[in-house]
Amino acid sequence: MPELAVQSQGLSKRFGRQVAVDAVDLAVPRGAVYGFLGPNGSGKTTTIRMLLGLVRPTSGGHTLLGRRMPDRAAEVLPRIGALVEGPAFHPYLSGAENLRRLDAADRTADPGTCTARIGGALDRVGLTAAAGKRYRAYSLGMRQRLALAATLLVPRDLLVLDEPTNGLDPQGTREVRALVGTLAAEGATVLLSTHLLAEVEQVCTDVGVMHQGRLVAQAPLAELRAAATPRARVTTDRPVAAAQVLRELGLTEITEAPREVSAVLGPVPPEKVVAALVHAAVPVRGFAVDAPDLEELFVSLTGEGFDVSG
Ligand SMILES: Nc1ncnc2c1ncn2[C@@H]1O[C@H](COP(=O)(O)OP(=O)(O)OP(=O)(O)O)[C@@H](O)[C@H]1O
Repeated sequence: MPELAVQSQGLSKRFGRQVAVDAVDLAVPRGAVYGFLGPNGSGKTTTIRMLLGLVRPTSGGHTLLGRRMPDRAAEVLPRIGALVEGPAFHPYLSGAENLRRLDAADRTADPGTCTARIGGALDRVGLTAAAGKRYRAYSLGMRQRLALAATLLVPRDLLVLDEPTNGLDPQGTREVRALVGTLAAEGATVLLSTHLLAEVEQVCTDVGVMHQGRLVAQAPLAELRAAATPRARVTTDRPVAAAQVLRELGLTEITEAPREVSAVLGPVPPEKVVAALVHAAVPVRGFAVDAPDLEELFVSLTGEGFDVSG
């Protein structure tokens, strides 16, 4: 198995003059839950459509599960479950009947186990009770769950989910996020696009941030969290003495200004810093801990905010 479940090089898409996706180099590690984060219109859907071979790139290329696309599409696509703008469900058939139709169209699926697999997929997305209801009577959230169930009819090595919690109520959102975690624990790699930072923080191990068609950051979440580390900021008339105290306490990246000293706190508790400053007779006029969270970090990368709700 390759180390990267998804890898692209210079993947680009133009629509006329507009560059929707601009030289994106994705690297989704095998086993990751990769949050593909970006505001609406930043190019996530177009990238995902190119990855799945639904749209032809203007330039660049990519592999899925180590196989070059689109040349090896027939071989690799059956191992991939994709949720991209819901599949065409029949309004007058029930959820279960719709899944039966989709499954029958999948040449790689075993008809002998169809009923059990459909039951299992409906159960995983919490649609068992509504399995016999007509699709047209489904709420938006139920439709989204059914689309998700359709990706789970056979085991997949890679799931590509475009905004999987869109249209779900808070309970449904929690369930889908938990399901993503379970699927990953079972060994699948998950690439999920979202405009919700909270979604990334809750379920993802890795993140790629899109901004105006470009991938402006890509890293394990833990690495980004470490970069967003809290700094202590001391306002004082004696910055040199204050800096000395911070140094002795083991704070790092100390910067001195005429009336202010700041440093990365690391594991040192803020109250210990204050006590040490007082003990060293440094006049402290102000003390603050600035903790840039992921949102601030991403805003600094993209210049715009994310919807942090959900
Ligand atoms: N078929 C198309 N023809 C012309 N322009 C398009 C087409 N598809 C996408 N675009 C444009 O490309 C840009 C990126 O769109 P895309 O849908 O990939 O963004 P997104 O990040 O997925 O946003 P959203 O969450 O709104 O889907 C947008 O400016 C969009 O208007």
